[in-house]
Amino acid sequence: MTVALHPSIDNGLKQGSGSFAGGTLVCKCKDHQVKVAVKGDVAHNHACGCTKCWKPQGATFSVVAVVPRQNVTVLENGDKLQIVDPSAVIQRHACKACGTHMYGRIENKNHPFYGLDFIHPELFQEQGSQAPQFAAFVSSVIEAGVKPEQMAGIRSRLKEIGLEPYDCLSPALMDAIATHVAKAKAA
Ligand SMILES: N[C@@H](CCC(=O)N[C@@H](CS)C(=O)NCC(=O)O)C(=O)O
Ligand SMILES: [Zn+2]
Ligand SMILES: [Zn+2]
Repeated sequence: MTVALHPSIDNGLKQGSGSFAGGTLVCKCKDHQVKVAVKGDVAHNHACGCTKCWKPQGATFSVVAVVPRQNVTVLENGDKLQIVDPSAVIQRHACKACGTHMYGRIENKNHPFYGLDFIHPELFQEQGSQAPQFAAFVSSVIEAGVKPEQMAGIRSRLKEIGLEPYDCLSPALMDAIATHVAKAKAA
């Protein structure tokens, strides 16, 4: 049986249009849905295996990307949003009714990713946003109950669909974090 990763990638990656102009993220409620507008395309879209990122029912991985925080606007039913864990680096604003994470925001101005919000592109009403580029925090799926002996199959399925698996972030993002830390130390 094929390993189930996430419904939006289990049948292969759907490439982005390359000209996605943005769209509206909609929560899973039947009515009074939370709606969030995002301007422009997402960046660094990836599958994340960590326990903190929101996943749809039955998924092993989350699919999450970043956008500039100024491009994110709550359009409707913002009163249904609450921060999942105010002590986390990424403050995930979730719908109280259905649990869907609508956007995650970093408030620490010194954080390497300050200025970027984390969103789940599968919640876009519109098609065409950037496809996932890699898989992050892959080993962390064990913390959510995956058996260590399943990991070889999970990593090979990720590679098969074109997502290189990493146990933290991709080398490009790890380099960006280290560069930020090095500059902060030198200042
Ligand atoms: N092994 C941990 C990793 C958690 C983690 O570090 N997640 C990354 C990727 S989303 C992160 O940047 N977390 C910051 C946060 O959640 O605020 C878990 O699965 O809970
Ligand atoms: Zn909802
Ligand atoms: Zn995560």
